[in-house]
Amino acid sequence: MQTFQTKAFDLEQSLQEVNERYQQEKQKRKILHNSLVELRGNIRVHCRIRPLLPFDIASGHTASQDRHKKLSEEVAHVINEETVLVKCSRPGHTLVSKTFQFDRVYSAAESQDVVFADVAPLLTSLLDGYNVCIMAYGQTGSGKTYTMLGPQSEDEVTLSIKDEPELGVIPRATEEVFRLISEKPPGSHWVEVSVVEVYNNEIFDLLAKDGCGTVFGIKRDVVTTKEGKSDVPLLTYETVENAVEFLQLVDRCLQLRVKHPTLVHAHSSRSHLVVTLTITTKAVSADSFAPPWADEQSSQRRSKELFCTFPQQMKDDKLIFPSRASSPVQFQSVEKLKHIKTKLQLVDLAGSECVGMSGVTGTALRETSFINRSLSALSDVLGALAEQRSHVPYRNSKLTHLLQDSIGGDAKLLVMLCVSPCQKYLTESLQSLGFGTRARQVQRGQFKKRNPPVSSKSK
Ligand SMILES: Nc1ncnc2c1ncn2[C@@H]1O[C@H](COP(=O)(O)OP(=O)(O)OP(=O)(O)O)[C@@H](O)[C@H]1O
Repeated sequence: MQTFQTKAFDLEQSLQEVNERYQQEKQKRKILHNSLVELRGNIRVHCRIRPLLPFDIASGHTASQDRHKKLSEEVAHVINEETVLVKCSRPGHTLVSKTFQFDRVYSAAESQDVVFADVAPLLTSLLDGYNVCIMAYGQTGSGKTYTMLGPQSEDEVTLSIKDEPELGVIPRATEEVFRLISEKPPGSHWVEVSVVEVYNNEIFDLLAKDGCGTVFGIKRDVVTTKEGKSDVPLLTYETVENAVEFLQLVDRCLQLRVKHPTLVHAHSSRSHLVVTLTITTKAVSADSFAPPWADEQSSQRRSKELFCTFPQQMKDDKLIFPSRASSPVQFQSVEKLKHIKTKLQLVDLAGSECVGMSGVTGTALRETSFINRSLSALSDVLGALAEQRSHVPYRNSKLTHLLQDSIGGDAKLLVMLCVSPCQKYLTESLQSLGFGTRARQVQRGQFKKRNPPVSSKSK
């Protein structure tokens, strides 16, 4: 008995050691994988399987009990932190299991906290001088808005800091950005926000106001600048000084976002939402060279708005330089000040949709057609990038044209794939997983870092 007990004890100890070693190796592997992603300029893809929800089970048609049960069976399963397994059973076909690998896979039980924990390091990169884009992709009702914003109430769209455990990536990311900024010297960073929706292949500026200060979506266009970057002339930017101000602003815009009930999802978003935070870092330069990306959007800012909203230190700068409208290059060459801009783009795409299932007609059908076309344009762009084709068809859709710099440029791009777990949406889920797999194949070269601010030693 004693011999067995000693053996059991030894075995337990060695198991514990193996476990510890496994965790260490896993951590090392993760670090190496991240370095490889950085070197290749890969698009990171995380996949989130949402829980089975009452509307997955509720009957939308007169299917028999058995068929109904089958349709709401879970077919997408999380195997481990990097693997999804989908059991594909189609009438008349044998059961086939397909596996998909991603940089991170979340099961239905994993909280908004866990999802955000993997996003947070990208925000440190943002303040280190990299552009970052986080984009939710998936079928209608698969959890994109939940992941990006948080749960939406039945009759109104509200974002509140009070719902903290349920908050999605957008409010959490903003809080984190402001937390990181608070560790920097006061007045050295400031944040401007723009919010647009792409609806029926048109871009709407959701922060634009009329003469009476009422907010409404004004149509804007997207153009390619001389430097080959995409730009939206006359887009409204508002300066925000904390996460609460930001949430109020985005809340206002969400009221304007087009929604439409479908058979699949009662609160289906009918547009792609793009929230952009532009972080300007003030830094003293050793030389008077102004990089092309510095202040590239300055001309679009209304000088009055800038003077009213900038931190005191910036207003003092204005006193040194009589004209805020003078070109940024002039401005910088005299004082040797550099303004480094980095962009955080947060995108909640509209969901791909099978018309037969969503049962849409009329206006909603037209919307679906635009949504599906723009998502297919996005897929074509990724295909062209993955195959390193000389021509990438960004301009085939306003969505891809708008996001051109994030998708094909030097931004760190994270695609958050959202997947419904049940049999009913098998085709759409396979399509989304295929999209994610394709995105992972894109290699864009090493990410470009904007010049580090002099104040970075205070990090
Ligand atoms: N991980 C999750 N945990 C709990 N509920 C979730 C989760 N993901 C999604 N849901 C719920 O599922 C429903 C659909 O989610 P959501 O609105 O995010 O879908 P969507 O992909 O944005 O759809 P659409 O493209 O049609 O706008 C919502 O009621 C949401 O609260």
